[in-house]
Amino acid sequence: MGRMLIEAVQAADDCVLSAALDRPDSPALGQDAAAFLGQPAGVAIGADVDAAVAASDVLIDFTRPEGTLAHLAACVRHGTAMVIGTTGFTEAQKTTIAEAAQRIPIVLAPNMSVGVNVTLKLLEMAARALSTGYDIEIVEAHHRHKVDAPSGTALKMGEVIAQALGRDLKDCAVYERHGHTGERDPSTIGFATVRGGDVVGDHTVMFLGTGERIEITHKSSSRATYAQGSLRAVRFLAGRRQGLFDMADVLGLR
Ligand SMILES: NC(=O)C1=CN([C@@H]2O[C@H](COP(=O)(O)OP(=O)(O)OC[C@H]3O[C@@H](n4cnc5c(N)ncnc54)[C@H](OP(=O)(O)O)[C@@H]3O)[C@@H](O)[C@H]2O)C=CC1
Ligand SMILES: O=C(O)C1=N[C@H](C(=O)O)C[C@H](O)C1
Repeated sequence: MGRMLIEAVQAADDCVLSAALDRPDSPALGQDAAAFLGQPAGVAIGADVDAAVAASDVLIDFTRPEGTLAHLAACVRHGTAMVIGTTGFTEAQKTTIAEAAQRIPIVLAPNMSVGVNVTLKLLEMAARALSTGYDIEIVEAHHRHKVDAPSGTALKMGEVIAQALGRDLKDCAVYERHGHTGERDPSTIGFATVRGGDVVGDHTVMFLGTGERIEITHKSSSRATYAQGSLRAVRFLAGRRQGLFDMADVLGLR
């Protein structure tokens, strides 16, 4: 995602690449951040988080939860806004982000694409209309390099559906089935994960009734949509002083 974001920033006429961060042990340190585009940005990839954050209005973070939290602390120190696309946070880490949002403005979303965020609205409507007699299963597929499961998007879909049904996902999610599972509990929301190849990101929610089933699917075919969504989030944050937002706020889908 780092490369997709740099490419999107370089192509945008209202954004400037002010810094690019990688791990302190990265072999990329010192290289021009846009060298891979064949058009240098004049910004070297670095590992000095405080210097990068101090030089920026917004930090876009697509790393790992522990990286995000280190970046978050620096953003709070410098009053820099954040767009967080990283997934796989624990509840405690989400609370830390929410607390930081009392001091800086943050857009936190497991999926920055317009299509997924519209799909979340469709799921809310479907869940309400199909609240009885339909079993709900969420299936997601991603590339072989993805490290968290289920995807942040699948979990968000589960949360939106559970909320529409007056349930708490923590109480009704089923993440594994193996061996003698017994019959399906109708109050549960099941998750299944596929990992392999270069799948950008597929999510299907099934509402399985008697004599019919409804499937709502979103398929990403390019990671550029996530980068473009991230820039929309950056523009949304301009002029805001604090608050925790998601892509529904950015896209006006509330
Ligand atoms: N919200 C959205 O729309 C999307 C979210 N994502 C999420 O974004 C995250 C990143 O995905 P992706 O770009 O594919 O992953 P990559 O592994 O390709 O990139 C992550 C980058 O973060 C670096 N990194 C890892 N840990 C740390 C750390 N502790 N501090 C600083 N940097 C760190 C990695 O360095 P190194 O390689 O050295 O480990 C790597 O350069 C994932 O959580 C993914 O689920 C992805 C796509 C869309
Ligand atoms: O790691 C990815 O690739 C993706 N991660 C996000 C997620 O966990 O939902 C968003 C998208 O599906 C791609």
